[in-house]
This record gives sequence, structure tokens and C-alpha cells, in this order.
Amino acid sequence: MSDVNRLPRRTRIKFCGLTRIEDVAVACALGVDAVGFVFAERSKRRVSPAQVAPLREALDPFVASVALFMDNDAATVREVIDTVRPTILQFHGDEDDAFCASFGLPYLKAVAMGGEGARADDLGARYARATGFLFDSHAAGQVGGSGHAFDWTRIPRDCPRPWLLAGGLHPDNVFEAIRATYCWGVDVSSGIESAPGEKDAAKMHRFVEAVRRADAAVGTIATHDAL
Ligand SMILES: O=C(O)c1ccccc1NCC(=O)[C@H](O)[C@H](O)COP(=O)(O)O
Repeated sequence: MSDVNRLPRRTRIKFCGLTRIEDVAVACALGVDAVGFVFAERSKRRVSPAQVAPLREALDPFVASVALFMDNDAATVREVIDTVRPTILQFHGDEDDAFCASFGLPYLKAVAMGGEGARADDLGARYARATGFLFDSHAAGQVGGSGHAFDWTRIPRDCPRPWLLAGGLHPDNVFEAIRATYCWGVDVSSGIESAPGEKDAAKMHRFVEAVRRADAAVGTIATHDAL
């Protein structure tokens, strides 16, 4: 394969559970790909649509806004879409493909990898319209954002769409996480916080720096298949 078909690897970065406009500004300055706002009812980082609207307006161009839900009802999802205008939706509960796709926006399905009942098989068939997947450490029915990792060897090798690794990532383990899993993207919440919902600028900076170091260490991606 010629070098013209290879580019440096770039792991996508999503910062999740933002609640403050100053944290949005830092995330944008660091060049992250996406920020997440949590509308799940039991979350410590839960925000209201009205609270998020100015944060979403403050985003730089090309920084995606992700609205997170966990078994919220359709009316709540619609209210968030109308007020916040997120780029993409992310569902953490028992939602099926029909529900997730019914809002006319791309969606990510979070896959609960913790606990005994983890079910990561057949994702392409069960969530045929998902844009991608996010493997997270919480157990089915439990909230995310725990700061705990799961056993990365349980990630299915044949995931049919781009997928993000989440759960317990922080500036000191994300290098190894990327090297071990070759994930498309990483998602972090607790690992860049000083308190739930309050991000720490120095940790955010160290996290991004570690991802870029991992990208350089892991090497290149072949682009010929996609072109
Ligand atoms: O963050 C929450 O409070 C939350 C509540 C309910 C459903 C999902 C939730 N968060 C989803 C995520 O943001 C991921 O779990 C997160 O990036 C990984 O969390 P962490 O282990 O804290 O990095």
C-alpha cells in the first residue's frame, strides 16, 4: 500500500456531562470533537434544556453537541431537540432502534458493559439505524458517569459502526486504552472533573494531550477503503 493512502490516526474525543459555559470554552479551545449534555433523570450532571441552550450556542463550528438520555419519554427528548438543537442523540437505557430513530436525528446507542447481563451481541441488527455505539462501564439499568472502567476484552470485535470507549478513562490511562482497544473515539466525564459536572481545565488539557500522544504512537490509519 502506498503512503498516499495512509494518514495519521486521529481518535475522536467527546467530553461528557458539561454544565458550565467556561468548560465548553476550554473544550472548544482544546479541539475536542463533541461535548455531551446529560438529560437522564437520575444523573448527578443532569441539566435542563434551558440551561444548555446558551452552552450549545457557545460551541465553535464543527464541535458536535450530544444530548444524552436514559429511558426519558419522547416528549422530553423532543423538548430537548427543540430547545438545544443537538447534533446527535445518545441513548443509555432500554430504548429500541425504533424509538431512537424516531426523532429524525443521528443517534449513538450506549451499550452497558458492566454487570452480568451485558449484551453486546448483534448490535447491527438490534440497532440498524445507529450511527455508532458507545461501550460504557455501567450495568444495564444503572446510570453512567461512574468513573469505573470495564473489561475491554469484552468489546465485540465485529462492531458494525464506529464506536467510542467510555467508563473510567482519565489522563493517565487513556493512552493505554487507545493502544489496547484501537477505538474510534473516547468519551470521558469523571476523569476530567473536580466535582460532578464541573470540569477541570488542567485535566481536560492533559487528557487531550494523552490522546494525541497515543495517536502518534499507534500510528496511521489506512484510508484506501474509505476513498
Ligand atoms: O454521566 C452521567 O451522570 C450519566 C447518567 C446517566 C446515563 C449516562 C450518563 N453518562 C454517560 C457518560 O457520559 C459516560 O458514562 C461517561 O462518559 C463515562 O463516564 P466516566 O466513567 O465518568 O468517564
